[in-house]
Amino acid sequence: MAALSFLSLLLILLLLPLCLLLLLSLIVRPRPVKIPLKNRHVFITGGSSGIGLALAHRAAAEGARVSILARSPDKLEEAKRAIRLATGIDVATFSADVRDFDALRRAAEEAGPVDLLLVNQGVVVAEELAKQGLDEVRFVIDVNLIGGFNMIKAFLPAMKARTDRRPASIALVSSQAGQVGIYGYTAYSASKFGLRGLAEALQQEVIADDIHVSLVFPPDTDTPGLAEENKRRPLLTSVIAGSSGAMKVDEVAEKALNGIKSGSFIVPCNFEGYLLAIVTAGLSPQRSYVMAFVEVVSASILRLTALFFQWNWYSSIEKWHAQSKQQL
Ligand SMILES: NC(=O)C1=CN([C@@H]2O[C@H](COP(=O)(O)OP(=O)(O)OC[C@H]3O[C@@H](n4cnc5c(N)ncnc54)[C@H](OP(=O)(O)O)[C@@H]3O)[C@@H](O)[C@H]2O)C=CC1
Ligand SMILES: CCCCCCCCCCCCCCCC(=O)[C@@H](N)CO
Repeated sequence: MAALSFLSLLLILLLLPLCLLLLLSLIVRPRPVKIPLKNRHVFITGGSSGIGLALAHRAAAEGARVSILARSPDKLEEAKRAIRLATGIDVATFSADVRDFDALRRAAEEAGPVDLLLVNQGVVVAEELAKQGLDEVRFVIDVNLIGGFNMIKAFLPAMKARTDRRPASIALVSSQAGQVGIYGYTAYSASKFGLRGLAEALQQEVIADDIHVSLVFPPDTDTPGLAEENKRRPLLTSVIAGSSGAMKVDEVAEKALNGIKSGSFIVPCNFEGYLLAIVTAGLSPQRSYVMAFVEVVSASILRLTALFFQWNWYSSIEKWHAQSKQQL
């Protein structure tokens, strides 16, 4: 009798997760998709430096036709030369500011239809809002968020009308600071959270055109942009951002492109990124029933983990304030 009930308990314990997996495999939306890159047109903003440049290298090496856009013509030329040296492939360059919609429209016309639009440009000025000027807040939001709108508005019409009817993609490079607000990042986090709202809504609008949206969430990444940021970044910003391991730019580019090719809506880049993706899943679309299963099963334990992180961060903030009072 005892053996029988033990067996039936075991069966139920096995059956329940299997039923959940089966259910999730039936309901996850949008449906899974693959985005091929070979011989397709990949257009990367901020492609002359850091993550964008690494993405351009990798896309070219995978046999895509690559275009890069940024402001400085010199940096664009330098990037073009470096990619030619490494891969033998010539990328097309476009010098424009993402805040200038007319310039983007001209670039879109010249570039022709794009299969993967990678909105990667970004700026950050890390500082407490009380100290920061509104001009800097506007600058960060204009480049990171409105720049994203401008790019999509300029390139979407030709993407929708493309003759290559294979699945296409719009990928936005956010940041882990676009999943959780961080000290010193009021403007930056707002701009990157904003991209998520844009992406969730846009995915519903372009699914019928077989266009698939991805959001990439890197942690601190070793780039010229981060070196510049570090000159002024508040200590607390660095301490809290240090909760997630720093990454090399090539690793981020690899994770990002793999996530985009597999059609993932949320693309984490490291282990902490997976935890963040699960704990902030909310009402985001999810194509993978396996990830959906992990989200459903681990929701409460990860929420508890998140509360411990906040506890730790607020302890650092309190300690920092206590120390700076002592020094007065
Ligand atoms: N490095 C990091 O720690 C992390 C970065 N990210 C995000 O990844 C993206 C890339 O960052 P990273 O590689 O560090 O940045 P970099 O500063 O190294 O490069 C930024 C690129 O964007 C271009 N750019 C900047 N402003 C504009 C503009 N107004 N119009 C057009 N192009 C512009 C730059 O060229 P130019 O100046 O010539 O215009 C350059 O090509 C950003 O969105 C950033 O927020 C996310 C998480 C972590
Ligand atoms: C469930 C528990 C989750 C645990 C993980 C929490 C880790 C959060 C760390 C956030 C790091 C943000 C770095 C942003 C860097 C950036 O965007 C700038 N450097 C841009 O230049």
